[in-house]
Amino acid sequence: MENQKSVKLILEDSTEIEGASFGAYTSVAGEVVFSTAMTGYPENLTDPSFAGQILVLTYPMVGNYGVPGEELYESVSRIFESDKIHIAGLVVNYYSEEHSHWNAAKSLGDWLAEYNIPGIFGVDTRMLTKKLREKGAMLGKIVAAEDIPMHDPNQDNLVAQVSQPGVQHYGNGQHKIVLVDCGTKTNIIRCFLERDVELIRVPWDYDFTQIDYDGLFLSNGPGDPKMCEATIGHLQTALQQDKPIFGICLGNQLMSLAAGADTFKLKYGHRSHNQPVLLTGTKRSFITSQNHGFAVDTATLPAEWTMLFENLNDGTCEGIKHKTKPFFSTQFHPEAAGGPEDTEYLFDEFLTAVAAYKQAAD
Ligand SMILES: NC(=O)CC[C@H](N)C(=O)O
Repeated sequence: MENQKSVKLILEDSTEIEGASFGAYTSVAGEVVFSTAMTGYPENLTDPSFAGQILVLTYPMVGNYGVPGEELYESVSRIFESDKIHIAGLVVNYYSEEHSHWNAAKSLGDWLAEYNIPGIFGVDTRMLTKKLREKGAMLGKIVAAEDIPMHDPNQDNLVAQVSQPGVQHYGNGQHKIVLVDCGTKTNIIRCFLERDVELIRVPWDYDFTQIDYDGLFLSNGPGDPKMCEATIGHLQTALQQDKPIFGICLGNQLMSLAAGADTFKLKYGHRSHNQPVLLTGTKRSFITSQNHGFAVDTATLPAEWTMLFENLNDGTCEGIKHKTKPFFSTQFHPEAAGGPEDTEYLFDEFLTAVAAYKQAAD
């Protein structure tokens, strides 16, 4: 790590922070967001929901457990959340090129370089996070040799960029579930494959209403949910029927928009593994894994819908459900990866609803 080239992190409020380069020595612009998760960079960096974002990690030492080699589970990755790094850039305090872990195959810097993603270290990421909490998420850029203009990724249809083309089939269980891939995390696929499911993965704009499925699943994904007009349109058709629907994160926002509610951009988002949520109507709370910058405006939920979970930090909507039909979704990540797995039971609740629907339809 000697003779590191210096690079700058520049924010839209003119903050300039000098640091050292790791990963690719290249310039990149995006939205600067922070995560307070203490572990899980292999999962975070490959989560397609981070597309277009420069990720700041508050945990002070990053890289010390390296990056695992690839391994398959059925036909998907057992380790990573997609097949590439999706963040635009990485900002850390202390970067450890040296690493030690039983399944480490390479350093974090080498892995970033493979995907041409720049990293900057030597940054006081806690000070930076305080600034982002005060002023809100900001545009920013990591500048190496060449200066580049700022770019707002939320103006792009990022879902169209990360959704995989073509229809893919996984598993041969008894419940036929359509997974609308808006940038799905692999652990959602793993969670389904551990259960009795045949999964049909379709692109974000695919007309899934033509498929004779038993249940519909809406994935997580990057950017502003209002960009996904095609998905929202197909979903409105699905909401006219009674087949169970489950959504996660972007999926929760799309379900809300299709139902007629509104979404808005949070000041600085929720990105961590310790977000407390309350199951509405109970005193049960769960610690959840989260990664989102937008949220559903609870006040705009139509009369047939109700809030399913509420964030105990800021009171925002963490999920919705239909009052009579088997439709529900969460803003947090029941599949975790990384983070606590306490809410994975929601996959079972969805499949129980699917089984009940099929029995009633027989
Ligand atoms: N993880 C996600 O699905 C994120 C959803 C959306 N892009 C947001 O930031 O709110």
